[in-house]
Amino acid sequence: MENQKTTPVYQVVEKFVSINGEGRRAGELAVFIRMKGCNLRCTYCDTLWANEADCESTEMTVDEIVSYIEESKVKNVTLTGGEPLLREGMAELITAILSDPQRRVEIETNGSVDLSPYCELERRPSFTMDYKMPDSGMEHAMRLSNMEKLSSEDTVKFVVSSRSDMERALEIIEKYDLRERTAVYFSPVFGRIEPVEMVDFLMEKKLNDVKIQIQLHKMIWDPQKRGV
Ligand SMILES: C[S@@+](CC[C@H](N)C(=O)[O-])C[C@H]1O[C@@H](n2cnc3c(N)ncnc32)[C@H](O)[C@@H]1O
Ligand SMILES: Nc1nc2[nH]cc(C(=O)O)c2c(=O)[nH]1
Ligand code: SF4
Ligand SMILES: [Mg+2]
Repeated sequence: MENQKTTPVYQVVEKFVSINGEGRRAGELAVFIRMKGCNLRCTYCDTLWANEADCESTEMTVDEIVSYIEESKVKNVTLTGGEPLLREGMAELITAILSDPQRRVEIETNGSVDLSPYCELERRPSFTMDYKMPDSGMEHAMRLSNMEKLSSEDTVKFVVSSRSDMERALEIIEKYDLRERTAVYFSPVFGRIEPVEMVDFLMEKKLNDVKIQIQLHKMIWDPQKRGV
C-alpha cells in the first residue's frame, strides 16, 4: 500500500472557452485551464488574483479536466496560471490531453521552470515561454538552460514596458540566436507602452523575424474581465 500512486489533483481557478488572445494561435478558439499559484510576482501581472493563497479554486483530476475539454469540442488547449508548470503531475495531464491526436497543448510559462521533463514526452506540448524583462522585476529568476530546449514549435515572448526593456530583449535574442531556434514575440505590457513605440524600435533596429502582438482579448472585452 505504501508505494501506491496517488492520483494528482490540480487547483484550477478558472476554466473557459474563448479565442486565444496571445501567441501563435491568437484568434483561434481555445480551452483555457488556469492553475492556481505562481513563484514570481511580475510588476504588471494581470492575473495576480490567481496567485493569492486565498484565491478560490476547484480541485480537478486529470479525468475531470479531460472531460471538460472533450465536452468543449475545442482542439486547442492552453494551460496557464499562475504558473502551470509548478504543479505536480503536469506531464500526466499533458499526456492525457494529447491522447486525442486532434488536440494541441500550449503552455504559458514564466521562464523560471525547467522545461526538460516536458520536452521528453512522446507528444510534446508547445511552450510560450516568457523571458521576463528588467521592468517586470523578475529577470533574476530566468532559467537560461531553457533556451536550448526551445524548438520551432515554441515561442519566446518578451513582455515589454519601455525602450530599455526592448534593448534588453534584443541582447537576449542575439545572445541565444533565438530567431533561428523559435518564434519571437514582443508584447506590450497593457497600457504601459504605446505599441507604435515598439514598431519604431523594430524599424530602427531592422529587427526582422520578430512579431509584435497586442493581447487580443483585451481589445474585444473589458481588459479586467475574467473568463475570456
Ligand atoms: C498571466 S501569465 C500566466 C503564465 C505564466 N505565469 C507566465 O508569466 O508566462 C500569461 C501571460 O500574460 C502575460 N501578461 C501578464 N500581465 C500582462 C500585462 N499586464 N500586459 C501584457 N501581458 C501580460 C504574461 O507575461 C504571460 O505571457
Ligand atoms: N483570451 C485569452 N487568451 C489568452 N492567452 C493566454 C492567456 C493567459 O492568461 O495565459 C489568455 C487569457 O487570459 N485570455
Ligand atoms: S509569472 Fe505569470 S502569473 Fe506569475 S506573476 Fe508573472 S505574469 Fe503573473
Ligand atoms: Mg491572461
